Amino acid sequence: ADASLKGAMPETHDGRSLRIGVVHARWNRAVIDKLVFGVRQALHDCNVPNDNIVVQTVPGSWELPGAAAELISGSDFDAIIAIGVLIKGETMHFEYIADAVSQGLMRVQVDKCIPVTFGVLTVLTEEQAMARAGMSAGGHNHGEDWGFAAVEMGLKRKL
Ligand SMILES: O=c1[nH]c(NC[C@H](O)[C@H](O)[C@H](O)CO)c([N+](=O)[O-])c(=O)[nH]1
Repeated sequence: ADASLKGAMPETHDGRSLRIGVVHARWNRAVIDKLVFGVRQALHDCNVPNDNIVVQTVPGSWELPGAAAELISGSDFDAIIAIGVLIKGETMHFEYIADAVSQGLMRVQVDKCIPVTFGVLTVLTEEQAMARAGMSAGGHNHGEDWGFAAVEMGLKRKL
């Protein structure tokens, strides 16, 4: 929906020199895999070499902040992309995880001074999740946006 006001127009940058870490949860795996595909497409469009993309999986979104911090302290990345799909159930579980994970990823980004792209879908229905992974008509794969954002922020760090 290009006509909509939302979304940052993605910019392709030359990501040849970048090392990108991707950490993704395994809950709601079919949507996760599509989002990861979208991330890879954008990184490819920015010429990030495949060997410079390290992908790690964790059980669920709750584990993303710790895994992102672990990735950063273990190796030098220019940016991290954290991917998860949180779908509201009938309890407050969703709210607690969504809040903790977003605060946690922001804290890692600021404390470690490494860009951590927020790739966690927090949706109310499976249909909303599928639309945001480009799995339904008129949908858009937000994974692409996250890939472009990570390259842009990774390059800014190298300035
Ligand atoms: O990534 C998700 N993890 C979820 N829970 C698991 C959580 O992230 C942890 O992996 C688990 O609590 C163990 O720490 C979800 N729900 O519970 O609904 C969900 O929708 N998505």
